[in-house]
Amino acid sequence: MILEELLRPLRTTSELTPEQKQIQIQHVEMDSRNVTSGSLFICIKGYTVDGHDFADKAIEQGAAAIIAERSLDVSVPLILVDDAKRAMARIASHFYDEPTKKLQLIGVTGTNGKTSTTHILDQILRDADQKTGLIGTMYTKIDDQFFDTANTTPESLVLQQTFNNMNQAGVDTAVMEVSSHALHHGRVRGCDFDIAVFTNLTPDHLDYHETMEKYLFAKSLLFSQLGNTYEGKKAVINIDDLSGPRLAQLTTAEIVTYGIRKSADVRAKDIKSTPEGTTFVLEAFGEETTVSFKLVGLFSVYNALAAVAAAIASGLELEQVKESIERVQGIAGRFEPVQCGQPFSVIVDYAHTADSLKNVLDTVSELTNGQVTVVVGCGGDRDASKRPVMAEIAVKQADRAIFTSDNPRSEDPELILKDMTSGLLADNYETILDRKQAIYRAIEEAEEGDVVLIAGKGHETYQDIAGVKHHFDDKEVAEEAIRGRLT
Ligand SMILES: CC(=O)N[C@H]1[C@@H](OP(=O)(O)OP(=O)(O)OC[C@H]2O[C@@H](n3ccc(=O)[nH]c3=O)[C@H](O)[C@@H]2O)O[C@H](CO)[C@@H](O)[C@@H]1O[C@H](C)C(=O)N[C@@H](C)C(=O)N[C@H](CCC(=O)O)C(=O)O
Ligand SMILES: Nc1ncnc2c1ncn2[C@@H]1O[C@H](COP(=O)(O)OP(=O)(O)OP(=O)(O)O)[C@@H](O)[C@H]1O
Ligand SMILES: N[C@H](CCC[C@H](N)C(=O)O)C(=O)O
Ligand SMILES: [Mg+2]
Repeated sequence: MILEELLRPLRTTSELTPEQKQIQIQHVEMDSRNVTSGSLFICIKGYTVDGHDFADKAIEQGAAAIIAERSLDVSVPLILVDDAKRAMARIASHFYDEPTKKLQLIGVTGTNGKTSTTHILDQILRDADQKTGLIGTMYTKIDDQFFDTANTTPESLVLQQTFNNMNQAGVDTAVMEVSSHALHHGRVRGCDFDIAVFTNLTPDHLDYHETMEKYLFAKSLLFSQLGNTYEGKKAVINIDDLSGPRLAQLTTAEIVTYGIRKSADVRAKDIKSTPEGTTFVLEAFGEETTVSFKLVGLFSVYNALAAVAAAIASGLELEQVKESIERVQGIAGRFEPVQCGQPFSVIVDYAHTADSLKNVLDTVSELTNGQVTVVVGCGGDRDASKRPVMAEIAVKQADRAIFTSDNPRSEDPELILKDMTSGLLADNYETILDRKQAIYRAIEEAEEGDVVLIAGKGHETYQDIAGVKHHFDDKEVAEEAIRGRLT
C-alpha cells in the first residue's frame, strides 16, 4: 500500500511531497527489532522505554517512514500525530483492510469471568457450525490452531493482524476478551464490534485506573463506542451488577439484559448446585428450558448467562444454545479439580481479585462439610489495595489459609505477604513463601472430605520472579503432592 493511502484514516498536518506519498509500505511495525525494508515504524512511548529512541535503529533496518508524537531528526518521511497508539489502531485496521468488518466480532469486558464467558460462547458458536476465533488471557485460537499471546487484549497491530489471519481462515465469529487496559490505551480502536458483553465490575487494577469511577469509565468505552441499534449493534449486560444499568445508559445499541436476581431478558431460576454441576431453569425472551450445566458456582451460572445472551443476540435459538451449554466442560484453571484418587478435593482456580476469591470460597463451602484450606498469594506490580482484602476474605471464609507467593514480578514477595497479613486479627493462617511448599503443606494435612483450594494462578505455567519466568504449574505441583502422599 502506498504511504498516502495508508495514512488516509489519520487526521495529520504533516506534509508529504508527491514522491513521499508514493512510497510503498510493506509492513507496519511498532518494535524496531521487527522492522525490515519497506516498514512503517510507529514510535510508541511505553512504560519501560520510549519507541522514539529507536527511530534511528528502525531506519538502519530499512524503515521507509516514521510515525511519531514529536519531531525527530530523521532521513525518512516523518508523520506527526497526537497519539501514536490511537493512530496505530486506525492504520493497522486500514492496512489489513478492515478485517473486523468481515466477521462477527463479540467483545467481552468486566473484572471477572471474561475468559470463562468467551470459552463458553466459543463452544456454543462452534456447535452451531461456525468457524470461530478467540482472543484472550490464555491464548489466541483460530479454528483449532492455538497461538501464544502476551496480553489478554493484544496491542492493535497484533490484533488487526490476527483478525486478518482469521479472515483468511474463513472465521465467521471472533470472540475476544477486552481488558480495561486495552480500552484505556485504545488497543481496540479500529475494531468493529457487533456485540459487547459486560460481566461485572469489582475492585481490581486500581494501581492503574486509580478510582473505581475511572475503571468503570475505561470499561464503558466498549459500550459508548459500540454504535447503534440501526447498525445492528447489541449490548449484553449483567443487570444484577451495580454498574450494569449505568453501562446500559451509555450505549445506543440494542440492550439485552441477563441476570438472576432481577427481571432480565435472559435469566436463570431455580438454581440447584451439586458437586457435579448446576441445574437451572433458563428463561430467554419468554421461552423456558431446563439446563444441566457441568460447571459449579453461581458465578459460573452468570458466565453461562452472558454467553447464552450473546449467542441469542447473535441470532441463535434457545434450544440449540441449551444443548451446547450442557456440553461445556470445565475451563483450564477455573475451578478445576485435581483428581488422583485422593479422598479429599483439590481445586485449582484463577481467583486473583477479592470478589472472585469470595465467590469461589462461597461455592466451596456450599459443596462441602469438610474443612477448607485456601492457598493463595497476590501478584507483584499489581494493585496492592487488593492484598489485605483478599487475605481477610481467605481467613474469614476458609477454615485455614496458607498465604504464599504468586507472581512477585519486580517486588519483594516477603513484602507482598506483609501487605496481605499485617492487618489480620485472625490466627487461622500461616505464611509459607515457597508456593510449592505451601501447596504440599495443604495437601499433606488434608483429611477425608476436606477441600484444598489453590487460588490465583489457575492455568499459568510459570512463576514470574524478578522478571524471570520459572516453570510453575499449580495443577502439576498438586498432582505431585497428592501422589507423594498416596504412595
Ligand atoms: C503497562 C502495559 O500495558 N504495558 C504494555 C506495553 O509495554 P511497555 O509500555 O512496557 O512497552 P515498552 O517496552 O516500554 O516499549 C515501548 C515501545 O518501544 C518499542 N521498542 C522497545 C525496545 C526496542 O528495542 N525497540 C522498540 O521499538 C516497543 O515495541 C514499544 O512499541 O506494551 C507492550 C506491547 O504491547 C505490552 O505487552 C505491555 O503489557 C504488559 C506485558 C502488561 O503487563 N500489561 C498489563 C498491565 C495489561 O495490559 N493487562 C491487561 C489485562 C488486565 C486484566 O484485565 O486482567 C491485558 O490486556 O493484558
Ligand atoms: N462471573 C464471575 N464473577 C465473579 N468471579 C468469577 C466469575 N467468573 C469467574 N470468576 C472467578 O474469577 C476467576 C477468573 O475467571 P476468568 O479467567 O474467567 O476471568 P477474567 O475476567 O478473564 O480474568 P482476567 O482479567 O485475569 O483475564 C475464576 O477462576 C473464578 O475464581
Ligand atoms: N490479568 C491479571 C492476571 C493476574 C494473575 C495473578 N496470578 C497475578 O500475577 O497477579 C493481571 O495481569 O493482573
Ligand atoms: Mg481473562
